[in-house]
Amino acid sequence: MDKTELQEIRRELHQIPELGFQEFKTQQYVVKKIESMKTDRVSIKLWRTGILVKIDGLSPGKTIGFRSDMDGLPITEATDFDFQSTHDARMHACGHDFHMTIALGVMKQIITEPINDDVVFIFQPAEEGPGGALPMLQSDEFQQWKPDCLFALHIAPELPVGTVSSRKGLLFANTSELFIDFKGLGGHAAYPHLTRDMTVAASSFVVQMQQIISRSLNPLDSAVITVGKMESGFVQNAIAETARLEGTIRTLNPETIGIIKEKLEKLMRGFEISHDCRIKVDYGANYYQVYNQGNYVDLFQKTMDENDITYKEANAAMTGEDFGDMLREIPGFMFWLGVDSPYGLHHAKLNPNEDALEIGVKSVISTLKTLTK
Ligand SMILES: CC(=O)N[C@@H](CCC[C@H](N)C(=O)O)C(=O)O
Repeated sequence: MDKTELQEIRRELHQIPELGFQEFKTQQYVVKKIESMKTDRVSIKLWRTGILVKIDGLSPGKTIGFRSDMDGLPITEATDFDFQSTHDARMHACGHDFHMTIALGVMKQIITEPINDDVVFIFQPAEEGPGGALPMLQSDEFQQWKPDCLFALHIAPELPVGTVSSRKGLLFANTSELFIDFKGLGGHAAYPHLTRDMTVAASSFVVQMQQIISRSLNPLDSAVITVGKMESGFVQNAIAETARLEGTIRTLNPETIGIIKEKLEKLMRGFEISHDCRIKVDYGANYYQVYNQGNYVDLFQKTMDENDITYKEANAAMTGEDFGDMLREIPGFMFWLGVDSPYGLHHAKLNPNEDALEIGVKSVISTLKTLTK
């Protein structure tokens, strides 16, 4: 697939971002592309809004998996692209349009020039939430074509085009979503003493929560609590009866998530007393860390060197990825692909350089060829 075709696919996908498990148009689009290159070596299965594609190898000894995620984010795009999202308040702000395009580009080449082993392409829904990797992994469809090893990539806005990056061991953090609902008593803005103001309670909770990181954890055990969304009240002159915080917890150590949750719940009980309110927490989706197997990273680095793609050693990051749940059961690794965007992941102006599409295809194909030897 040449650069123009890759660019066209990426732009078409960019225009139809959908949230987790709602990737209906995306699934239809990707299936149509696969159908257009299908031969009798290719089999397709659908799982919910995801897709599995198996390409028969020439003399298969094993199955190699390559996974790409499919969903977008509830973000209103603020780029000036002429191929902007056509869906209100939805954006491919995490590069999954790139990931799917690269998978299709690799697939086209593997169909025309099969490798020895079977290859399974996994188009996985709901990476941003509520998590598609684990239920997909557990599905009959996946288990029937379960790969012996697998890998995936993620775009990296801060890395130059032509560069890839990974590391042995921990690459991405453990995550837990965080939804906290406050219920007090609303009333007139002029009579705070007759109310229980949940804007004040929730604001104070956001600030206090940060002290769990600085005072309850070992300083050498890094963690993050971020509140990305806060809602309360209806109008400027009424006190809010309810408030809601939506956020996420990130830790480098799987056990630390439990410590944070325990402390959070103690803090909640204290706030219930001091603010005379009820507080409920829901932890939503939890992803296990992405832990790369060292031997695969060694092979990947060697393959990149042989293919004139610059390999850089990565640091562990506080980003999460439900691919960690797949790697927990199947050996493999994940790597970052440099796309040189002035704006980062989850930014409304994310602008990955499309020259990275060809590098992505080359890095995946050369890795498949190494793994099949
Ligand atoms: C690569 C990336 O950005 N992944 C997401 C995964 C989100 C998981 C979940 N919704 C959460 O926020 O905990 C990320 O935000 O790191």
